[in-house]
Amino acid sequence: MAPHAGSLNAVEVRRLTRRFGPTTILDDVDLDIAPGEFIALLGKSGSGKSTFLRALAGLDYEVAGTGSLAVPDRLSVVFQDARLLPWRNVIQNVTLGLSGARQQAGRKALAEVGLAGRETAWPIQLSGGEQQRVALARSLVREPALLLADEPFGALDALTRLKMHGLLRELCARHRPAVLLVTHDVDEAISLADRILVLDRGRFIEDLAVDLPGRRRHGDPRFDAIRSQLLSRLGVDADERNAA
Ligand SMILES: Nc1ncnc2c1ncn2[C@@H]1O[C@H](COP(=O)(O)OP(=O)(O)OP(=O)(O)O)[C@@H](O)[C@H]1O
Repeated sequence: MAPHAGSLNAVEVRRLTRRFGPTTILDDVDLDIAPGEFIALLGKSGSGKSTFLRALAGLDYEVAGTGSLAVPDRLSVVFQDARLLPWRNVIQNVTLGLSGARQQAGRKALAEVGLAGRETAWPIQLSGGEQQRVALARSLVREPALLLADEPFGALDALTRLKMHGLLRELCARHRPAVLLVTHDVDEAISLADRILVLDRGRFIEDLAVDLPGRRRHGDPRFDAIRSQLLSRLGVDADERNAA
């Protein structure tokens, strides 16, 4: 597995393969992600989205040697659950492992996610959405060149999820990390991403640029056309698409 070697891309994946026993989950996959590019990864349940993200995150040693994978050293990962340390307060969670000089950056990151003043709260005192904000602050404070997010809003209610979309959009516009967002939610993908991939039977079967300036919403014919195309690629038939 080569470290990132000064390429123009933030991520370069070549011929990556992952098998679990006899089953091939990733089959000779290639992908480039440009700096600052926001990619959403869709796919049916079990299609291998998390497996792909884990490989990029360096959490899967078994993929080593199956291809090449170049990712930036500065990468952060956000999961569906915030994974905060319950015995550390909010600011300690955000700045864990950082030098004293970066403590101030932790406060700034907390302010950016709307949690100024909550530094000394304990994780248990926060709502799920607030905990996820802390997880985002913990990622941001490390100034990642690549943010990997695995269903980060999957456990949140619809309203909180919409607010988190706005927040993530703002943070990405300001910090410009490359992003790979794994999601089940087609609307979330279209709302946030520059490019949407669909993973199916080990391959990317769709690679769609989302060129929708301004606010992205249902009812805009271009939004609805992309949605319909993606749902079709995900195996949702026309009747179900109209009902969705
Ligand atoms: N450690 C493992 N050992 C064996 N099989 C695994 C392992 N990890 C994942 N798998 C299998 O690989 C397939 C892909 O799993 P993965 O979690 O990547 O899918 P996913 O697309 O993220 O699914 P979901 O959307 O349901 O989260 C699944 O069939 C899963 O059971």
